[in-house]
Amino acid sequence: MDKVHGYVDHIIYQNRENGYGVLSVIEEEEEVICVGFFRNVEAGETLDIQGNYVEHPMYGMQMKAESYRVVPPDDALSMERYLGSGAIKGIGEALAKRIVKAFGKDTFRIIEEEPERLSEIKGISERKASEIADQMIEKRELRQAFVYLQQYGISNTLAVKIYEKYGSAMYGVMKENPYKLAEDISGVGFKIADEIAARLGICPDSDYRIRSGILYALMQAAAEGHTYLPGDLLAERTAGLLGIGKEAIWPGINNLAMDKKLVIKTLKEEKRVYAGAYYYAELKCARMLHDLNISFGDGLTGKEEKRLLGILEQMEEQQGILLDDLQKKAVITSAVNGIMILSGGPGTGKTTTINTIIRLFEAEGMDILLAAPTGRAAKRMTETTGFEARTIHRLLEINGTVEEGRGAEFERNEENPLEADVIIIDEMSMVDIHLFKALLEAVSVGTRLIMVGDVNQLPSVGPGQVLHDLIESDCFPVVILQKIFRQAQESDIVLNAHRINAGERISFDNKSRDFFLLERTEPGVIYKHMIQLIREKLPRYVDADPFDIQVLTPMRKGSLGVEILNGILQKYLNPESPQKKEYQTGERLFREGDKVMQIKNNYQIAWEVRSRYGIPVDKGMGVFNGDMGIVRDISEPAQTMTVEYDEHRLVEYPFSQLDEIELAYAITIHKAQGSEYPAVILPLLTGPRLLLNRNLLYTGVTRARKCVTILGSSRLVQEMIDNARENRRYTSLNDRIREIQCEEMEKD
Ligand SMILES: Nc1ncnc2c1ncn2[C@@H]1O[C@H](COP(=O)(O)OP(=O)(O)OP(=O)(O)O)[C@@H](O)[C@H]1O
Repeated sequence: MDKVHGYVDHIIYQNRENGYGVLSVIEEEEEVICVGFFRNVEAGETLDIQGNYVEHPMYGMQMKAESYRVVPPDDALSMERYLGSGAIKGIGEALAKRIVKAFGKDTFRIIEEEPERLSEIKGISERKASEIADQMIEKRELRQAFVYLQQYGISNTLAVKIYEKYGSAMYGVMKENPYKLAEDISGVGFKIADEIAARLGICPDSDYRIRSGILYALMQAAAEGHTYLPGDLLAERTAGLLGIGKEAIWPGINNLAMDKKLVIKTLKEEKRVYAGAYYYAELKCARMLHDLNISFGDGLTGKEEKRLLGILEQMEEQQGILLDDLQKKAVITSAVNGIMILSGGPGTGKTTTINTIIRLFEAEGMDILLAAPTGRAAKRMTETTGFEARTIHRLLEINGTVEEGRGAEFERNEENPLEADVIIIDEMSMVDIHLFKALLEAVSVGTRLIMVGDVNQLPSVGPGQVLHDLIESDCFPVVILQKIFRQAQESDIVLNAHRINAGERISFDNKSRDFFLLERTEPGVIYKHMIQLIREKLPRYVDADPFDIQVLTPMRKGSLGVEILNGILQKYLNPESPQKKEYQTGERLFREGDKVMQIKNNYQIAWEVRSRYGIPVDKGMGVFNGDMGIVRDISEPAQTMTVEYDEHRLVEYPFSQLDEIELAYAITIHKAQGSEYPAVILPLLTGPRLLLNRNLLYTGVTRARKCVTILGSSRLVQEMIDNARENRRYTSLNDRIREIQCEEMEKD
């Protein structure tokens, strides 16, 4: 084994994901190139490296490091370099030289043990001397913490968080109750904590482990959309997770409730267990809704109604349509109430109703704001209403300083509410409980809140089923439009969507002009048709670009899941070419020209729009979950990939951030919520029964504006229609709303 002892002159390359790096190390004034996995190594530090010299065919002799240790610098030059490298705030190169000149080999000992002596040097006050000492000590302790945590497989990023949270108390926490990490630190989950605990020999049925397991099971439940779990189900799930008996769990649940980490609420003899944040989110939403739910004027009975009906008649005449009774009711209800909910299937006239509402309020001189949960839904709302609609995040003025793990913060809130007479939100089925709470906080009493959506769509990805619960509470004015205005001969998509929803059969005689099923049983044959449809047939048929034809599939895995389909579609729709640069990260390959999607909200990423000459003409922040774009440039030297989103917004992703993007030739039906495409292809052949339900088929079909093509099995389609068992969501916004209503009625 060979050894190198020297200081890091500079880092030639470092992969931030796995720590692999190439360092230029100076040993006795000679440069040695060292390659290997180096974590948390900075320029200027001194290393003891063990490994073997190897001859690289291109780069020559290199040290291949097997292991390394960061050690205090021991000669004057490396001390000087370390202190002057910028690692210690307040010391630059010149000052570093003066310090080392004064103290020589004793420099580091003096800084840590007798820092007051630093003030003997010109330019260092006593205060600065103690600040320097603090930094040195902290760096040393942090390094020790890294080494300690590394043995449990904890990455440096997490190690920093752990150290920042507990400082030197960290060792005690780790030994006594590593599960505390899972409660306190975002990024440390139950799994990591449990692994540490096992290595430390903590007993499988210890209280700590049970508590942590319960919280973890609730977190998993939230990821499935639940805001609570029935206590027995929670106990069952936790017991399964921990591999211990169910009876040991309830004491843990009660214990956590006493510590206010959980809330237990009994309703009709069922004990429901909530993570505190979800309970209070639902409760607060219910209270705010109650406050907003006021009537204006004399409500729907008197002169005001007559006056509004008069205006409506004039509008109908101007626009040349006659609203049906339910549409009229919706318009007038929205004018005289603080809250109104409008629902209905496709083609039942929701957009027409919103447009009339907007015109009416405009005529009354009111300020109107429009928003929807996703960028695409907002864009669609802008197009159909002719008024600017924003994402709810933008409406609420998302604050750039989002702290990790705490969700978004908004400039618009209780202290600084939105200034508007009317706020209309479309695609409400996609709004989860967190976003709903943020929205309500920014609406002041007296502003009308109109919420529009199709309650039969899939519920939000995040926890809650807000629209469903609002309607079910039966405490607010709701209008559900029934009549299908779009003519049957005009659209089988609409007709079939309503049939699916009603659990009726749909016919596939392929006489339709916009709804097709190609009965195929082989995935290979399905791929072939899919490519043909996207490349040749559908763009012509629906007058769109191949980019706008969207494959929607129920699953991520399997031969017709997102992952495999994207690989195949990329190969055929955007094939390899010398003109197109590529970047491979892990299993994933991106190529210039690829269709991609952002898969999480990122409020801090910058975008810009450039003129024809490349000059930035507009810029802003934020790319949202579900936004679709095209890879325009991949730059290996800059380690970046540039994606162009709607309205020519260009976003530059560092390679290390590419986990926020996925290929999007095929996406899941869940991800397509709130979006519409000219043509949709649905591969439906097999899959888990729980997932393949009516709701999912309905949502998939209603994403298409002009054409739906199902590739696969008509039997499976029928099974999905028959499978009305939605995955039940445990949510209770409806109960909280009703409780508050009852309390208020008792007061009166
Ligand atoms: N009262 C009406 N009389 C005649 N036609 C109407 C009426 N209301 C809506 N329509 C027409 O029916 C079609 C569908 O209406 P609209 O787009 O408002 O429905 P929607 O519920 O928003 O549909 P989708 O969810 O599919 O967008 C449109 O062509 C619209 O012009």
